[in-house]
Amino acid sequence: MARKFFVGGNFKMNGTLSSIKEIVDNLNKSELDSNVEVVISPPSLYLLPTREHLRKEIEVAAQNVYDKPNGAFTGEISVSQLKDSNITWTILGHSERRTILGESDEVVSTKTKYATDNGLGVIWCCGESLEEREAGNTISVITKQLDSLKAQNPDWSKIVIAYEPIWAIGTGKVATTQQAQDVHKAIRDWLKGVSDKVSDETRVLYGGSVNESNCGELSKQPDIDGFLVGGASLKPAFVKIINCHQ
Ligand SMILES: O=C[C@H](O)COP(=O)(O)O
Repeated sequence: MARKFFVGGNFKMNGTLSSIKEIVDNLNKSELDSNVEVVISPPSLYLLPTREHLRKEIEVAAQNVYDKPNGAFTGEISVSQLKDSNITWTILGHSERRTILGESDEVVSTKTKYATDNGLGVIWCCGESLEEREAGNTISVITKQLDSLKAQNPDWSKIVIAYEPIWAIGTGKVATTQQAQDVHKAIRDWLKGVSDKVSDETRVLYGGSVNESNCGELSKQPDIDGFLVGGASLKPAFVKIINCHQ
C-alpha cells in the first residue's frame, strides 16, 4: 500500500515569537505538495499562536507530553491541554530527551501508550549512538527500543516512527541512503512482528541532518516514508524538503 509521505519539523528549543511568525507566514504562502502530511513542532510556549495562525492542513506537534491526565506535575503538559489547543501530535523519545534528560525506554513507551490511547498522534523517535553503530549494535539498540514500545501495546495507527542516528543529528553528517534504508527495512521487518497491517501502514521517517540537497535521494528509498527535520525546518528551504517527493 502507498503510505502518505510525512515531513515533520522539530524546532527544538529554538525561535522567538517573531522568527516563528516568519516561518508560519512562509509556510502559509508557499505551494506545498498536497500528497505530503506536514507537522511542525515549535517550543511549547509557541504552540497556541502557531496553531492559530498556521494553515489548517499543517498540523502542530508538541515536543513532549506527560502521561497523567492532570495534577501536581510541575513543568509538564497534558494530552488534554494539548488537544484543548488543537495540538494533535507530539514528538516522544527524541534522543535529546533520552540522553540529556534521561528518559528511559520505559518512560518513553508509557508516554506513547498514554498519548495514543488518548487520541494524540505520536512521532516516536529511536536511534543509535556512533559508538553503538561502530560496535555493530545499531539494530539491537533499536530493537530494544521497539520491544519496549510493543510491551505497552500502543495504538499503532497513531504512531509515526522516526529513525534518527544520534551521530547524524545536528552534525551535518547525514546517513548514506544505504545506511538509512537498511535500518528502515529492519524496522519494517520488526513491525511485521506486530502485524502485517502495522508493518504496511506505519510511516518510518529518517531524521539527522536532512536538508534540501540530500532529501531527494533519501526520499527515493522504498522504506523511507518521510523526514523529521531539525535545523533545516527553521529555514525557508524547509518548503523544498516538503516538496522534495514530487
Ligand atoms: O528532530 C530532528 C532531528 O533531531 C534532526 O535534527 P537535525 O535535522 O538538526 O540534524
